[in-house]
Amino acid sequence: MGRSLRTFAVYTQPFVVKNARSAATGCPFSKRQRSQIAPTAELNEEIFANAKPYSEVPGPKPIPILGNTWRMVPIIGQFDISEFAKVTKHFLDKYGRIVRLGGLIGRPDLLFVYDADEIERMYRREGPTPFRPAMPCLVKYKAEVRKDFFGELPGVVGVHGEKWRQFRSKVQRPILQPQTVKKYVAPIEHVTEDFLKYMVNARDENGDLPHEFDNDIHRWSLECIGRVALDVRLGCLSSQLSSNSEPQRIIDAAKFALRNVAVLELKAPYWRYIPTPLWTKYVNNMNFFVELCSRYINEALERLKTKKVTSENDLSLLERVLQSEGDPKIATVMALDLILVGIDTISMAVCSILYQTATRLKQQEKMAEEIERVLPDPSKPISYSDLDKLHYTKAFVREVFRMYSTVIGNGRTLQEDDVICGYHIPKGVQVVFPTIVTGNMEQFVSDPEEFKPERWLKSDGKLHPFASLPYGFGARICLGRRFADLEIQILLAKLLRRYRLEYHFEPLDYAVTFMYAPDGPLRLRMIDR
Ligand code: HEM
Repeated sequence: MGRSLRTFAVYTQPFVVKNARSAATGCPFSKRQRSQIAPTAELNEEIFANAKPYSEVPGPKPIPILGNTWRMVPIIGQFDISEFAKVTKHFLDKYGRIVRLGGLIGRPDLLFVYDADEIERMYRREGPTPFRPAMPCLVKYKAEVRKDFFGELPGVVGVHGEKWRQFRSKVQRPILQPQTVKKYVAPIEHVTEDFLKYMVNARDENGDLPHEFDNDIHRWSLECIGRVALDVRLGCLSSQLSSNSEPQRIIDAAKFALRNVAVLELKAPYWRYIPTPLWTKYVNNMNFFVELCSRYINEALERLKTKKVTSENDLSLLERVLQSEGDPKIATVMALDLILVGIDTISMAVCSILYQTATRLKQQEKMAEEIERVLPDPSKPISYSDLDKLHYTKAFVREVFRMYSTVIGNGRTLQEDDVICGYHIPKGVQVVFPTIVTGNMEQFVSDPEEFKPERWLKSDGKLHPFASLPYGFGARICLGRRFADLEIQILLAKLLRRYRLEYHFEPLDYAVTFMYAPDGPLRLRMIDR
């Protein structure tokens, strides 16, 4: 494999999973019990005939009337949303490699699958329109509350079937083409330079960054996404942002949208039937985003009318979409989707990556040496090919994602009956792939408790390609992943080229708000090298 990154594709240690026990089925990973079905094999009648019934899938038993929803309600329930990552691990320990959580009010059963072979098989067999059961509240907002605006082109997030496929096919090429992403190296570098200037000024006399540094990371990521999706510098990094300034309102709105999805979805979802105060706030919040994106896209359209364009290469991502589709609504909805999922995900990932960098000094020095080798002159602009050479730095990030998966899991709603881990699972069930657990299971990763970026550079040891997939897989894979990687790499390269990060406070636990990230003030110390 040489030095390039292996290409497939918590400082608490709660998710190291050794020889997970199966209460109901004996050792779940004995050779005999691992998936007998090849990843791309068609299921035949015999396989269905030999499968055990769905009712026998182990899992917590629903209690009459309340179902299993009570387990998700903070305080009275057994499981707190912020503990969701621990709950998924608990399910594996208690019930084994497949767990059914049924009886949830207002939603289909959840089926947790902790077997990377089975996960691979499901991903590889999914049809042209995979169904990711995400954000029913966003679905309701797009399909019902603002049907007037979204109509037949509602975007990709919270959209399924043919409408999803049509929209994705319109925007996927420009967004994922390396040629497009390359054009954003300099703009993201400029944003990041401004962020570093801000950090340098914000340090106290010890070099410690402010308590609310996670908010500052949100400002950086918003500035990046504004540059990519709206073609503007939003001004989020200016030193004095008042609480009602537009950039701060955008940051607050993005945080609100993502954080409350888990609450709206996992607690009893009364908002489906009556407009609860939280739901009304959610709708107003989304309206704010729609108005914001429409305004900036109209401005971009006006600029494009007078821009001299000789080739496609002169166009930004947004201008390419505006020009090729001829419909500003598509660009607006694309921008909205990118912003909705592209701020908190990357901000939380960066909080986690910087915290791990600051607490793992040996590995930090290896990254710094590599960055210095590739960028001997720190004042020279970074190029795309420089970033290509940061093998160890990329492997460090990959290892953070494996051990502390920012997105705790992915999922698919079954569109036809399937046989999973020997059980007949009916169509409509929501299958959860708990990446946060599977990436830390001994059955799939050698020495999972060791933080070892090198595992991504050498091919020795076990590393199941489907155990840790930070960006998902297949036709629905993360649309922003190339931009996310670019932003993270540029930030690490600029930061570690000049500064050392340290952390001198109580160790932080990880918790789930919507993403999985260090819980508490991220007081990093930033020392000149
Ligand atoms: C480190 C940061 C990020 C992580 C870990 C992440 C992870 C994910 C995952 C797991 C999915 C589901 C994929 C699947 O179903 O197979 C997803 C979807 C998506 N992501 Fe990301 N993401 C990140 C950053 C971003 C950014 C920065 C953007 C926007 C610029 C973005 C835009 C999207 C969109 C639009 C989708 C929906 C794709 C679809 O359903 O067709 N993501 N992401």
